[in-house]
Amino acid sequence: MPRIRVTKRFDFEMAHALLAYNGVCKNVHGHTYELEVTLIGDAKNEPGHPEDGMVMDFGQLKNIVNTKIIQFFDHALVINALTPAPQKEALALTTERLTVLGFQPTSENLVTYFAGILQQEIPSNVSLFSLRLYETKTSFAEWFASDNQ
Ligand SMILES: Nc1nc2c(c(=O)[nH]1)N=C([C@H](O)[C@H](O)COP(=O)(O)OP(=O)(O)OP(=O)(O)O)CN2
Repeated sequence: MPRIRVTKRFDFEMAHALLAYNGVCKNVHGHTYELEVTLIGDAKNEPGHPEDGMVMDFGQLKNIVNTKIIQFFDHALVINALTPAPQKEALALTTERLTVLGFQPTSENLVTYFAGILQQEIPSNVSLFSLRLYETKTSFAEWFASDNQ
């Protein structure tokens, strides 16, 4: 049975600020993030089964990623928990979707965080192979299961 990788791409709008960064990215600014989720597994070989020929139904993968990641991060402002309290409070006054994370919201840290979430949610008959998170058209971070065992 051949091992097959399947990938689904998502996008979401998110603002962030890099605390103490030496450049313009210390300011609150937004990106259209693109997240590519790649699974690996065996395609089901059960003629007549609704998922015959599939590693995982793309619709099922979409549902997991949308409910566990996208709905929380789309149109959110994400900041580092170490942001000084007065600044956090000011942002909270004007931002309904303010997400405070215990790390600097770089592409590297976000893709690692998303991998941790998805590893808990992907059914055991398939595996999370990799994630690629584009922050801009020219910048992305990747997470591979094989690099993190
Ligand atoms: N290793 C990382 N470096 C930077 C990150 C990051 O997450 N990881 N993030 C930023 C900023 O958020 C910035 O918005 C993105 O950086 P950059 O690719 O330099 O953005 P540009 O708009 O300048 O991209 P160009 O395509 O080069 O115009 C900074 N660094």
